[in-house]
Amino acid sequence: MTEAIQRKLNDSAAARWTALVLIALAMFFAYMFVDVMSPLQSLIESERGWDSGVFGTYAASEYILNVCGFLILAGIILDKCGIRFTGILSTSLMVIGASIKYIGVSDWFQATAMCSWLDSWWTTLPGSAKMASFGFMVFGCGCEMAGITVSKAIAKWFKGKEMALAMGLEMAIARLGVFAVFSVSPKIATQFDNSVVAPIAFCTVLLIIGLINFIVFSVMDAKLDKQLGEANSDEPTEEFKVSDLGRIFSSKMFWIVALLCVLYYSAIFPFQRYATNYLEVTLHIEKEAAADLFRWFPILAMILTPVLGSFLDHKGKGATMLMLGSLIMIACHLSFAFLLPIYPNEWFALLIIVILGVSFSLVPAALWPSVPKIIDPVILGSAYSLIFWIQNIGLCFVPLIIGMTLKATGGYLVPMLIFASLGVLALILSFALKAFDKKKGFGLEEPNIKE
Ligand SMILES: C[C@H](NC(=O)[C@@H](N)CCCCN)C(=O)O
Repeated sequence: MTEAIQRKLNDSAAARWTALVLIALAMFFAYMFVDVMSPLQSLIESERGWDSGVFGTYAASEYILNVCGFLILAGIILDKCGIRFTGILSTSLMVIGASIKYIGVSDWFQATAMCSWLDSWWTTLPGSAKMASFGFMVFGCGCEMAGITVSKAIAKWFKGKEMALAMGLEMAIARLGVFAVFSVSPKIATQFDNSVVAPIAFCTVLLIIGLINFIVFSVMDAKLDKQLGEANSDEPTEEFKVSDLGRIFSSKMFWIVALLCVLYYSAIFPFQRYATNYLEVTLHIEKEAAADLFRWFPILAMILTPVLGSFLDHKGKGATMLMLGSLIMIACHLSFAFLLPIYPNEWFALLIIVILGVSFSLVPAALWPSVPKIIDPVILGSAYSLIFWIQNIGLCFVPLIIGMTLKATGGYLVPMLIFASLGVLALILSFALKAFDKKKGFGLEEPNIKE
């Protein structure tokens, strides 16, 4: 009888997996929107006059407000106002940002006085690009804010349950979003008379569905909170205070995880941006063939991340997975630097890409579920936001450094060595993490589910 009264919504597997599907779909749509223009670079150049420099400025705009401090604010909002408020706010920001971007590239906007005014200053950046970049900045705030909210929501709903599997599945669904948008965006553009506006409109509608998903999830979460209150749960009742941020910054473990995160992801996402061109020039193939080769990278990560998440739930070994993932990444980037130019074979390239995909499953699958083990739940949102913030600094600047190096050296050897060096530093940090965990007993090597 007592057991029946205390059974909470997240004790039901159907309810907690439904909650996961709702929020993971919102992130799937978000990741689709992030890359909706990536396969349309040549089209936007001919339609709106964006050269590669303009395209680069537009791409960086996603991270600018976050790096300037929005992400820190986002974490404070999350810990102070909760998952439901922050989730709805962030998905709304994504819809608003996407709508601004849609207006910026639309045919209607090009003929307005506002567009002419935007065209009249910083003339290398067309008015359409200024408006689209502004929209992408707002969207970027919502997207990263939603990312930290989803991590905190999963930690809450899956605590003591399949938490790493759930985080792994959420990331897998996001990776599928990247694959999906690379597949559908050029097709939609072609269907609608070679228009860049149609794919953006399509993905904006998907973001509205994502917002609705979050509202439905919020209804479920409110019910769970009511039960947690009634069941006298072990959830913290203590209020979050801004001064708690000091607790995060003074945690050695936090710094190791955050630095490992920025170093590792800076050798992955920026590499992803240059990979097609690298394969083109190294293998002497067309860009379609190069993109076809590289698209297996997120797909393999998509398949393996939840499998490794489940392994982590049942067997543990999180710190070891981080070490292995960093080691594999170093080997792959060194192979891209030295071996592939000597043996320029498509199958060999595919093998390295697939192995790098294994690394891109091991590290995310182990990294994000480790955070709730080292940080108090009251400040978990802020901790995720500060990790994302430090990561965003790397994601914003590393592509610029790689671009400058490419221009200066005229080849990919030094850029690949930079990526490999980031991996070496990540590996050193993963050793430090394992040693520190052994000393302090955070349980990073322990399974989440005690069988
Ligand atoms: C969960 C993790 N997401 C991130 O690290 C985001 N901060 C970066 C998203 C990049 C796309 N704008 C991941 O995807 O592994």
